[in-house]
Amino acid sequence: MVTVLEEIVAGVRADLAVREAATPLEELKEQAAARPSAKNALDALAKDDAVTVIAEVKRSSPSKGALADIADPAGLAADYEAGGASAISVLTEGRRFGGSLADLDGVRAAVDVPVLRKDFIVTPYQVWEARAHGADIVLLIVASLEQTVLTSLTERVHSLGMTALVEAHTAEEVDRAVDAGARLLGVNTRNLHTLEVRREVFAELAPRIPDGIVRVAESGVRGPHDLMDYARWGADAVLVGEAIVTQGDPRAAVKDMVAAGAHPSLRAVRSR
Ligand SMILES: O=P(O)(O)OC[C@@H](O)[C@@H](O)c1c[nH]c2ccccc12
Repeated sequence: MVTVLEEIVAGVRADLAVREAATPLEELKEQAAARPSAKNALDALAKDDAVTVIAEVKRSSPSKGALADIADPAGLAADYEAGGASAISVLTEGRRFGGSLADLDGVRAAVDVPVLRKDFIVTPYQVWEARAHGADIVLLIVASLEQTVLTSLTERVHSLGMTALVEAHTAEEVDRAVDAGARLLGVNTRNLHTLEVRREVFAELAPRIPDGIVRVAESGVRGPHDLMDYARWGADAVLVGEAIVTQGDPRAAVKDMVAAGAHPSLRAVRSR
């Protein structure tokens, strides 16, 4: 049976072939070299006294369809930054998530915090592309990559000065992410097959992540309460999409989450 992930990756590969034909890798490398160096994502996301927020620019998703009509992704990202987000995630996948590299360009120009390229990365070309468009963090999804490819893509991301956010869904995938050299490890609590969120997956898997690796809880944060659950279970950062793009006032929504992440009651229960 073809999974949702496989179906998305097939579309990503088809779109990638078009871009590869238009822009040779050598040209991308020149564009990447002309960029200021990538920002340090680990410093931005791992705070001793707070759980940080990665706020996502997300128009639609395979599970929910259209979420928000985002005409000005750069303005939205500036609002997220003003609300206190420590990093901005930008979906660049077009077919299912409605994103684009133009969104990444706009956001990069609008904010100072690290920017994550959120896509289905399967080749080094896309990693160069991320850097050429100013990304500081690149998502790598363990479930869609063979181990040797995962390891070499993680090394490629790090060698370009960026940080890989290596995403796992299961215990086995957490171990593979660690083996691949992840320094920033995301547990996505959305099941890839059913697309349903079960937040407790983070509580189950976080203890497997060795100390020193920054832990990100991804998906299913409906508000400050869910962020605090993830924090108690050991998250250093949370990644939030739907709950903030569907808010009338995204800056205020981010601000509430950031405040929850800095809540004094969390200090006693967080280990780092
Ligand atoms: O909208 P939510 O439930 O806050 O989830 C955000 C984020 O976790 C989700 O967009 C995501 C996590 N991993 C991904 C991989 C590809 C595309 C999207 C994602």
